[in-house]
Amino acid sequence: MALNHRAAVSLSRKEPRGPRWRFCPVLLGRVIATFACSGEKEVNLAVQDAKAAFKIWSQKSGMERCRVLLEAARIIRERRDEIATVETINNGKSIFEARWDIDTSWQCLEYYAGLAGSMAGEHIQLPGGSFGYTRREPLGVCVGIGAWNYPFQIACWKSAPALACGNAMIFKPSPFTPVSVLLLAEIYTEAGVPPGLFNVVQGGAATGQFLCLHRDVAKVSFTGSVPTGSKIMEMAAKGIKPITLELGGKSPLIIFSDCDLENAVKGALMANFLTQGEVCCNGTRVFVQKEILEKFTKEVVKLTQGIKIGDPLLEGTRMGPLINRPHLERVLGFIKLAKEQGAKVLCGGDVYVPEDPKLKDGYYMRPCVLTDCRDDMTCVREEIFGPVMSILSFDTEAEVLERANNTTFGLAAGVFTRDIQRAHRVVAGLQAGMCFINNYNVSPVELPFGGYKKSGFGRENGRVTIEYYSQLKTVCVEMGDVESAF
Ligand SMILES: NC(=O)C1=CN([C@@H]2O[C@H](COP(=O)(O)OP(=O)(O)OC[C@H]3O[C@@H](n4cnc5c(N)ncnc54)[C@H](O)[C@@H]3O)[C@@H](O)[C@H]2O)C=CC1
Repeated sequence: MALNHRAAVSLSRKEPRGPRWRFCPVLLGRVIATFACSGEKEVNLAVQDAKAAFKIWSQKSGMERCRVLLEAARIIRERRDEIATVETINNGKSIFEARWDIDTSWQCLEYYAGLAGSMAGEHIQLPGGSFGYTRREPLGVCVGIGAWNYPFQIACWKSAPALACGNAMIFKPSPFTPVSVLLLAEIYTEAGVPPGLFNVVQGGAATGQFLCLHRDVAKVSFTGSVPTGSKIMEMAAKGIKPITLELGGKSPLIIFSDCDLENAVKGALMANFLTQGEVCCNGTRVFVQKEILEKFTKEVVKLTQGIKIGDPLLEGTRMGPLINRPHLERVLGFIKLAKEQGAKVLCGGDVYVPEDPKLKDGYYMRPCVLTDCRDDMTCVREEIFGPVMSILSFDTEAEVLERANNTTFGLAAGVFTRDIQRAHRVVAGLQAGMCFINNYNVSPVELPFGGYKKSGFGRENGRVTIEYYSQLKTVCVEMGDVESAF
């Protein structure tokens, strides 16, 4: 694998012909790595190893697990720049942003390391000196299935709580970004997890299905699209397995006229253009109160036009190429349709050809701001998963709340206002799992993250996620004689 190329990684997309099809991340036509796809046999082996490792790991105390996770976090911190470089080549996002991803990754490991030692049940006094107690126990072999937009971070956000609770995890990255998670496996091993406790299998839908349907898999945590999430749910239903679903979104960002305009403009860019707009919780429906629509739009366009696109490994770059050509064409298709439906392109929305001849075949586009949007337009209703912001105007709080909630998704939402009462009133009314007041797309690992409605269920990060990777055993202890009915 050559890691020193300076451009995007994508995949030569061949349909799998059997469990041994090979997939190759391609760097502007040059293959940087090939992986054999894991079939049923490899999945069985991974589960077998994970079960053996689980026996050892689950017997360790929380403090022992804490020490291993802290060591893994330390190694990630130490190798931050190297991992970020691999992630940039893996996904195409700028190195500047990839470093943020690596930071929220080791922070996640540190956070759950901190919780591992304090996981405990409770003691409940019963009549006559009898009592009960609860034990918080791991589930067993968990499966993580990831999307391609945050490959390393997703693997950490799933494995850290899983391992902290005493589980094993088999992780399957997206076949578009198979590389960086291997570094995580290497790091966990170096930090001292038993062999097989965190294992990576490579492949697409077929491999994912083998994992989900495996009888010895206790839980599946999935990040990806709604249609795949629905299939995962069906498969999990067959085995009565608990699942966590982190799915797509079409989130609203509401800008009231009393906001701090400079922050609101910065917030709108953060809400739309990180990772080339390929972010599930992006606030792509930007509702702006009429009084400031013109001023806000002018500032947004100015900043958007200033975003430096190009070689994602260069320090100054803030936007790299999209994940692959079919996705680029899909995003451009949304913009074409938006124009046909009456939206106006204020900037971008077209293919960008960098000056550097090495990058000329990259999947670059200019970030796009659309105005004159209506709620019924496709660009306002469907997840585009690209750098496309749709601006809509509104008059009143009641009106915007109703329009913001008029979607089948419910992942995130944001509000910019200086009115503290309005801010809390509006977020209380928003049907979204992750709400931001006066900021957008920050991800402190202490806060639970996850969706309402079709954006999924279960949570990642925060204390609550312990409940999604453990189960409660109740023990009832009789201190007297059995009072029998017979
Ligand atoms: N809520 C969240 O935290 C996030 C959600 N997403 C969502 O993910 C989507 C984009 O990611 P994609 O990788 O294109 O999604 P996808 O649903 O196509 O694939 C996601 C993963 O599922 C696997 N997969 C596909 N079919 C499967 C099947 N039948 N059984 C088991 N596994 C299967 C894929 O190989 C990949 O690893 C967007 O809709 C985005 O909103 C992305 C990142 C974060």
